[in-house]
Amino acid sequence: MATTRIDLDGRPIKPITICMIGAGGFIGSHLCEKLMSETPHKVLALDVYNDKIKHLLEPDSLPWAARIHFHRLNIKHDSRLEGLIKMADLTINLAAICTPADYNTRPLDTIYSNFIDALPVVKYCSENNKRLIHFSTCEVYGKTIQSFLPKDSPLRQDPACYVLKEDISPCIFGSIEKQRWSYACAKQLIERLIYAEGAENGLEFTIVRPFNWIGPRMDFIPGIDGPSEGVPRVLACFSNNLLRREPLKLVDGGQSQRTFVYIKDAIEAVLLMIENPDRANGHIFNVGNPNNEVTVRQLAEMMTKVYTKVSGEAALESPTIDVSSKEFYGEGYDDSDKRIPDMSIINKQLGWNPKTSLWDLLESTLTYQHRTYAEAIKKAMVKPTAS
Ligand SMILES: NC(=O)c1ccc[n+]([C@@H]2O[C@H](COP(=O)([O-])OP(=O)(O)OC[C@H]3O[C@@H](n4cnc5c(N)ncnc54)[C@H](O)[C@@H]3O)[C@@H](O)[C@H]2O)c1
Ligand SMILES: O=c1ccn([C@@H]2O[C@H](COP(=O)(O)OP(=O)(O)O[C@H]3OC[C@@H](O)[C@H](O)[C@H]3O)[C@@H](O)[C@H]2O)c(=O)[nH]1
Repeated sequence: MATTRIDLDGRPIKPITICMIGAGGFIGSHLCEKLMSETPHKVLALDVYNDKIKHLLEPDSLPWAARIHFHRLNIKHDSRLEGLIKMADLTINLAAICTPADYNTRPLDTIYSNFIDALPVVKYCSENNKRLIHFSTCEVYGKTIQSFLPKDSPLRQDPACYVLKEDISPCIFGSIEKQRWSYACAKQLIERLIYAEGAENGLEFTIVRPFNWIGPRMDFIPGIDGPSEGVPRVLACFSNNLLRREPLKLVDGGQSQRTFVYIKDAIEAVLLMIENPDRANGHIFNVGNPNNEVTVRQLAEMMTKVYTKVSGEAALESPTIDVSSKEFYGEGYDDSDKRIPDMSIINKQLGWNPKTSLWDLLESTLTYQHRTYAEAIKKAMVKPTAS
């Protein structure tokens, strides 16, 4: 790194050490990649797995080998955690159970993972005066006000009823029986705790609310690099269906809306937070792409078209199939109806804007999925009949 990096206020950026918890996951792997290839910062990478960052850890001859160290540990029960936080200037906490299929079927694990297990991290940062960037979620907004309005209400057109704004929008969850909201509720409470640590004890914090970040290495392909009965997030579910030439399953008609942002755009935002503490501390940031909104049905249609382009295989005659949420996720599932992030706070503080269109991000992601999994899936699919 020959040239000195400059922050948004024109000051040179000092190299720091980052304790990254959950570094082996989807977001962690991209963040480690960025930090190693473009910055002089050091990373203490903590996770139970390291498959997604193996390419950054081996061989020893990699140019950044001395700047990244992997520590295999479970933060639920490992006395090394406080020492590692103390060794670093900044802690980034990404560790969580964050797949919707778990929220209503493993609500205890979900609540423990997203609230209880994060408590010591917040406490150690606060007690040792260490800065914390904590990953929350857009799910803390829950459902929109719009979803409760009568179909013919003119208020439905008012952005205040559906655009989600960090300092104004309420958090609207379903009833307790709708265990889907166990995740969002645990994330909301840890956000409140971090905010209170800031207010009462001076903790320097930034809270990130990702809005459906997607790209290569997200989750797993069932039966290939994850459990065959597992249900990952929608990008991996639909990729799996396309790779296996099965119809894409639309839960409750695929009417829910999402905005998707390319992981590489989103990582730029996180790097700005890391390197501009004066502008990021004390803030909660939406990080998403309001221009990439689709219904899940439209996402399925677009992924089908893109996959035909990148694989050269014609689409199925009936590319999608409807399934009920009860059948797909089980009892207690519920959904966010619509998620458009307001971008004014991140724009003002960090000058960040997403760049990549949904078509382009799907094209690069599905090219990766095809290259990585097509052969393995073909082999796995012929096995049962061959034996
Ligand atoms: N990807 C998104 O669009 C998105 C959206 C909203 C919120 N988030 C949040 O961002 C964070 C990272 O998400 P991701 O998409 O990279 O998920 P991920 O599941 O790929 O990564 C999480 C990582 O944390 C690790 N982990 C979990 N519990 C741990 C423990 N007890 N000890 C050590 N490691 C542990 C996992 O092994 C995994 O590698 C999560 O907090 C999630 O809630 C992500
Ligand atoms: O095969 C599928 C999978 C999913 N879906 C639907 O696609 C939509 C998106 O589902 P995802 O699995 O990506 O998850 P969600 O967007 O609901 O939640 C996610 O959002 C933010 C993060 O906190 C978490 O990563 C996760 O909770 C949902 O409406 C879901 O019902 C399908 O229609 N078919």
